[in-house]
Amino acid sequence: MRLTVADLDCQRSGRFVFSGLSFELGGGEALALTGRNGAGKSSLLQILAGLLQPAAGRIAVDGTGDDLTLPELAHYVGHRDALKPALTPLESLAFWQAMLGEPAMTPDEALDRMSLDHAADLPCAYLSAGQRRRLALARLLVSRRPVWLLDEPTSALDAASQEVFAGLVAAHLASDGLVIAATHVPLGFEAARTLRLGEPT
Ligand SMILES: Nc1ncnc2c1ncn2[C@@H]1O[C@H](COP(=O)(O)OP(=O)(O)OP(=O)(O)O)[C@@H](O)[C@H]1O
Repeated sequence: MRLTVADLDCQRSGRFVFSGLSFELGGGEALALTGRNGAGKSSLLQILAGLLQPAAGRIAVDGTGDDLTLPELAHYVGHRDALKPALTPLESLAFWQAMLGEPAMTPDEALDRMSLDHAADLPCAYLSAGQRRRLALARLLVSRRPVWLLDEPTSALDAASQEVFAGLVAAHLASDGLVIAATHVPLGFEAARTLRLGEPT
């Protein structure tokens, strides 16, 4: 699998955030997106996830053996955790699995993996910031998607959870997955490349 991004321009409110952005990434590789606040890391992830239209440029995925688009091949975990306060973690993961398809772990297994089994039936409104983030990341485990687009994935995670997360990423890369993660801090896994936004590429 190969992701090619060529000459991508991003405009927000009529202002160029970045232009002429190009990179390639293969299966089994991770790309860390860095750069100052407002450089466009979240905007790039949203473009790749199909949530934001680029002003120009080309995004292509080859070698997947089907006609799925990048948004259909990707998990997107943004800044916000996208949890409904009244649903429980178990209900949330069951919803995501039904919506995203390609079932992998069961919701119970994913909660266990993220050490959230004790909170499985608690409304999400009661979860701590780190627990919410762990639940958002558990979404990666319930549906099999080869591309992970992650916006500051380790924010609010304690040291033990960061280690668990690094293990998940390592396993995903080992199975030929691809990870693009925006971050201001070391991610705890080896990124093949770093793309620093806000500077000439
Ligand atoms: N919905 C929006 N409408 C208009 N402009 C926006 C919108 N969202 C973001 N922007 C602008 O786009 C630019 C890039 O923002 P973005 O969130 O992509 O940066 P970032 O690199 O992720 O920043 P941070 O490190 O603070 O998370 C900023 O100038 C921001 O103000």
